[in-house]
Amino acid sequence: MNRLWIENGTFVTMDDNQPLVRGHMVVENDRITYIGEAAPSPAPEGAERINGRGLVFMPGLINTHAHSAMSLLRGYSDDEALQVWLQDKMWPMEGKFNDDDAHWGNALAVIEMLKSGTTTFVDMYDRMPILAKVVEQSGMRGVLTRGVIGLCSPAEQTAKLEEAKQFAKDWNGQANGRIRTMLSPHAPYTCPPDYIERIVAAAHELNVPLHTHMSESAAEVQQNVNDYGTRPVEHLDKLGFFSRPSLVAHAVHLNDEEIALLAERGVAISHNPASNLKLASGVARVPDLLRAGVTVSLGTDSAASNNNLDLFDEIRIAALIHKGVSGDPTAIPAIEALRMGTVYGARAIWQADEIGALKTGMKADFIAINTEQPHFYPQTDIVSHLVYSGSGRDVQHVWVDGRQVVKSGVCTLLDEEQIMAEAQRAFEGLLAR
Ligand SMILES: CSC[C@H]1O[C@@H](n2cnc3c(O)ncnc32)[C@H](O)[C@@H]1O
Ligand SMILES: [Zn+2]
Repeated sequence: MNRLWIENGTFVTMDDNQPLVRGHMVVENDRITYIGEAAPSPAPEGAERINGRGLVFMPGLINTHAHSAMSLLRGYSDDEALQVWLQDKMWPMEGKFNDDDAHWGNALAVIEMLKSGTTTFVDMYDRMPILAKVVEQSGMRGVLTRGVIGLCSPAEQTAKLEEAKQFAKDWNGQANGRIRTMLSPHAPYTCPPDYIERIVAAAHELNVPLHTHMSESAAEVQQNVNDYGTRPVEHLDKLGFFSRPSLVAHAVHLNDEEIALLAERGVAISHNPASNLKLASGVARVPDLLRAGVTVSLGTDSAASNNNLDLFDEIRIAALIHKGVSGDPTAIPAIEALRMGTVYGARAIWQADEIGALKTGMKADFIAINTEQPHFYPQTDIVSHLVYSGSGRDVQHVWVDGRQVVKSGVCTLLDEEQIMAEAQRAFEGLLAR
């Protein structure tokens, strides 16, 4: 039995029953077995003891929309609108990717996420077994899905879907349960209706959730109306998409009826504010979605449209931007933004009983923030400081499933220097190809 005893720490638990604990936490193997103000009694025998003074502990962050391999394309195309960025810049470069590129791009993303406090992420891309192996090695938790684009021949569509199904079957529950899988049509504008129906049927057959990009730009909504006579939400609903547990990325352009329908269907939304701002897509109606009872979590999208994978940035932008657009300073309070990065993230991937909060019985996925720094003084409201002053650079230690994966800012299971050097080499190779 592996035991860990954190003494004299400050714990922002995200558990409404005891939101702030100044005291102790005990982890046994992969689970939290005690959290409270008093020292655990009896003292956990043989435990590794960590002095928590000067550290704030909180649940690991949950990034609900990413494309890890695209970290290789960070800074390759900035200041473009979504469709130009995607069709003229990303797709031609992605067409040149080989397995080696995907491996180093994925590894680069994984170390960036871990070091900035993300312990679980959702990823949609191709060559997914390569990412799954990196996740397995890194100790991280992931919900992985081979995204499919249906703008190709029927034979190619079938081949992609078969590959996506095989991946979903092979990897669900792997890495000691840290990996889960989904199926995902890339978007309604890249997948013909009959293809989406086949993917929905496959999700029923395999009993896995669905993920997609939806209503990201105004142009996309208009194109959907032109092509199919309906807006994307109704379109996907008619195709049966929301009959499965679904997580939808973006959902920037929604009307009141669509918000009501998403709430009724229990659809979760991954809000990706930095990517939406950078691609000039707009600002999602997050306060209205939350009021309607929709689960809203946070995603970075890729480093090619963000341009980092620091979920603290998304938390802060989410807290700020909705005040700005609504004129209401209470639109997204700090604690609500923090929930979006933790408990709501866990809900969005159907794992709220396991991760997203520090609570007895839950998985030991947590991070330690070094608060002995000028931007955390004076030490008053810690939630305010985490949201408005903090960043991923303040993360000192990270544990997933009870295992320490970042120690004093350094990944314990992956070689950061090698990954950065190989990512540089891979990018230069892509340019030369
Ligand atoms: C089918 S693999 C994933 C596919 O998604 C593309 N992508 C990355 N970011 C976005 C975005 O914000 N909207 C739409 N599509 C996006 C990526 O380039 C891959 O081709
Ligand atoms: Zn995306």
